[in-house]
Amino acid sequence: MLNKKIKLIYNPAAGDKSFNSYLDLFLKHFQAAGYKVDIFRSMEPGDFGEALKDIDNNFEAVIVAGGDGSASEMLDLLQKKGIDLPLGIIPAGTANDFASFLGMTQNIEKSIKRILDWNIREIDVGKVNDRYFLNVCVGGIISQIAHGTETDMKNRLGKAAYYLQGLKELPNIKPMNLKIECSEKVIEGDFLGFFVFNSKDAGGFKNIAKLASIDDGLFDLLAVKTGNILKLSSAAADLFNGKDIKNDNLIYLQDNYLKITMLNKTKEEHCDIDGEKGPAFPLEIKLIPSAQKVFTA
Ligand SMILES: Nc1ncnc2c1ncn2[C@@H]1O[C@H](COP(=O)(O)OP(=O)(O)OP(=O)(O)O)[C@@H](O)[C@H]1O
Repeated sequence: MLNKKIKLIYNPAAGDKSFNSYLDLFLKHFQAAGYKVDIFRSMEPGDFGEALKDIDNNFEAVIVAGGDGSASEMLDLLQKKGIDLPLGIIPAGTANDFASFLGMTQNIEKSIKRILDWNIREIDVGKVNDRYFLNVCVGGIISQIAHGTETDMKNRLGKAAYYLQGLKELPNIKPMNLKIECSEKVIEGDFLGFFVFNSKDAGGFKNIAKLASIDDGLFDLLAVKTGNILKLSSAAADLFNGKDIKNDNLIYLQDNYLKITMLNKTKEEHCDIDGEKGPAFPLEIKLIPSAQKVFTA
């Protein structure tokens, strides 16, 4: 008898748009394990909330099939609605940073089976202004690259799309004059951009934030000051290759609270969270410890 219930929410537009072809496989494995699957297909961006309207005590988990944007949107909704259910992420997007960080694989069937192993872990989540995030909050050149990359190009070229867009954006880099307030100090200066990590990975790269841990109660801030572009690009190469970085223009610190104000703002500037457009500056970024249960490998 199917006496346990789970909710599956899928984004048909994520990644190569192929998750719909795995629905039968998903039902096969979950039903065999005794779960009734309640399925919601998102019809347009922003309608995931509709899927959670009938969540009651009979549900044991919420599983989202999509990329980092979909996972992040689900997390935001679960937190805001106070739904204390474990979140499973089937990596059906382009970068899938967070799902891979949790040990899911691009092989959808393996990921389904990994969720059914029911390993659940409590993780920290970030909140920037009124929006929760899972993985990373970024500003500056990095978010210009993410926003400037067209969805179609992302879907066709995957990670390569970001590099191509990055090259296109280089001549347009406009430094940001930032005030970064954390628990113990205030830093002011001209920056190209910053990352506030909750986990270690971003943009398809592994281990950028070496010291970051998803349950240490701390963010890892990596901020890039303006400086000699050659030195910075060699530091960036080291960073993306997972090596240690030694460069006066890079700031790395850990904290559970950050306020980032853009002092030279001429128009509304937004950050980027988990690969999608996030709130506008100034940003108040708080860490909420052990706030979300997630499925891990
Ligand atoms: N039915 C839909 N049609 C079009 N877009 C949708 C639909 N449902 C959700 N979306 C939007 O799709 C966008 C991209 O989704 P998502 O981030 O999950 O995939 P991705 O960009 O391919 O992967 P990643 O973020 O891992 O690189 C999100 O902004 C989301 O709001």
